[in-house]
Amino acid sequence: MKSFLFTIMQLTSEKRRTMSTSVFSCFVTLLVFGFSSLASAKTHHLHWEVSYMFASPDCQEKLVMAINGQFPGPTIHAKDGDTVVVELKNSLPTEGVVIHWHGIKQIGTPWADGTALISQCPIKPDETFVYKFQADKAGTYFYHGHYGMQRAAGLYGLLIVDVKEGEKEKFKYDGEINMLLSDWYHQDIYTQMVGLSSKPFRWIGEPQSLLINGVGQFNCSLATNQGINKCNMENMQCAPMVFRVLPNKTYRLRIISTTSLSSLNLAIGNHKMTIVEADGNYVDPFTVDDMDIYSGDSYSALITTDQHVSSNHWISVGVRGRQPKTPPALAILSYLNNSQAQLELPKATPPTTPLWNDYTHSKSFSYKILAAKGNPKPPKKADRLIQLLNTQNRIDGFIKWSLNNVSMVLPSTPYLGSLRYSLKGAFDQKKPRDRFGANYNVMKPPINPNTTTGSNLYEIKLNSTVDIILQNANALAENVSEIHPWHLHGHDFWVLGYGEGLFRKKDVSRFNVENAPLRNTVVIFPYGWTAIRFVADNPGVWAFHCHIEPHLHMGMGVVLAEGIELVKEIPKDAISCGKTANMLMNQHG
Ligand SMILES: O=C1O[C@H]([C@@H](O)CO)C(O)=C1O
Repeated sequence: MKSFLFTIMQLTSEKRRTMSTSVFSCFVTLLVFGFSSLASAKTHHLHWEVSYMFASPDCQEKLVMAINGQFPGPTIHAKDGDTVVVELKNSLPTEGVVIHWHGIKQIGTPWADGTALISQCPIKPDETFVYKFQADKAGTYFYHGHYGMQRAAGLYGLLIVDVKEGEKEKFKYDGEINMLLSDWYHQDIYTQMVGLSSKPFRWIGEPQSLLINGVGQFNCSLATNQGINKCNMENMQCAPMVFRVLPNKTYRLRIISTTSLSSLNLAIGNHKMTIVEADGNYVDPFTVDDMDIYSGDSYSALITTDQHVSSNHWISVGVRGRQPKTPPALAILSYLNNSQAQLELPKATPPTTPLWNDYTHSKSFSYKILAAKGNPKPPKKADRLIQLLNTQNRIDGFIKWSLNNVSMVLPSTPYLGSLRYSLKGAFDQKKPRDRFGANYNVMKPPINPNTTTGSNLYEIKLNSTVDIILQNANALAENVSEIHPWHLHGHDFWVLGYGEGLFRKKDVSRFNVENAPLRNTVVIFPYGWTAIRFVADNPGVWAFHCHIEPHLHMGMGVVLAEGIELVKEIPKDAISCGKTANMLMNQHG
């Protein structure tokens, strides 16, 4: 019975993928050659339409934000140096939309970063905005909505950048497998957003399911290997993903997390993983049995298919850092020698995620991530040190997250326009602080939890080197301090180190300036700090924020502006709203 079920399930998931591919090719693939100055670089011209559709990613039907009728959205494949042009039509009935290209630096195109009210105006329903940017470095990236909590509604997909034509990767592999991980709520994002900004506060809780490439199994306990009969097999849309491999080969797994809340851990039964890339940067390879993935992270891991030629293995993904109420997501790694028609469930029990609060395990994984030999090293010293204390606070009884006691709110005019054209009335001018009170006890809830809102807009000197210490602390409740993965737009940064408790000046001497890894997302552990360094060499306005969707919505972010006077020719479409719209009208009136 089981093998029969899996025959159907597998056929269906194959069909699903084939259908997506054909939709993808219909809508998407128009390659234009010779656009760029680089002889071999190409321009990929894509036509996308964002709309809501009904789908059942985890067997329960819900509205899902889709691109060209696909969830997750189409995968973009480009080569290092190629130009990507996405003509994005907003077909949502009544709301704006933007898409952020996570990990792409947008050098010279800061208006294409896709952050609503920072780099551009939300695209209005029925309107089209053209994103045009260069895939600036080979690596594993993704894209996602960056307005309200639209990412959590399903607006995401992969962006894979290969090395230039004729160039070789640093490591050898025979095939690639992409795993886009996400978490899934049955409540819609509007109810979530209103709840988060209500009094009393309504927390979104834990997700109902975890998804692998947009597929999960709600309430079916496949993970325990006993509950298969509980699974709703009638809805074939949610059959587990089967990844087919050949024996005795090396595969590059590209693993990306776009979760709304959950931190994850991934393991594959009987297969070790050698991590070779993090966020588009090569790392000194290291081998693990399981790996942590925080929201906003991307990795490449090599696996060798050295097990029995006709074996099947569970891939399991579980929750870290929060008491899990979400069952693990499961997929199957199936060796191709298996008969296509009769796919048995793996006999072994799925690998179990380490205990959710085993932070020693998580830290040991993060600490192993170091730069590959030959990677650029950080400048030896920084010109400025910004310490950002992450606290949970209250404003008139509403719950917020703050940095140095200010919770971020975005203006109605995107900063890129208001700063470029010096429209000072367009946003709150209060300058945020580089430090917080010296006596703050990070181990205890805030003594005075009251806070204010503000722009949290940091003006950074162009080409200066900046250190940021992300300082974690106790949340509002006693003995609670959570994981926060922070993501920086427009730059990679070096991770100089992690520490426990309060960061102190003397900790600077512990910074790793020899083989600090370059990344665009990094975690702060409970009650700890993380130090990063970057060079502010990319004129534009860049968000830096916790990648947990509800936390950003509750104000957990800052904005960095650098070299704004050097930003040339912002497309009018990007800033035709708020005070910049008035300015543009007056120019032509
Ligand atoms: O931001 C959050 O709010 C809740 C809780 O702290 C208050 O209900 C939670 O778990 C978060 O991560």
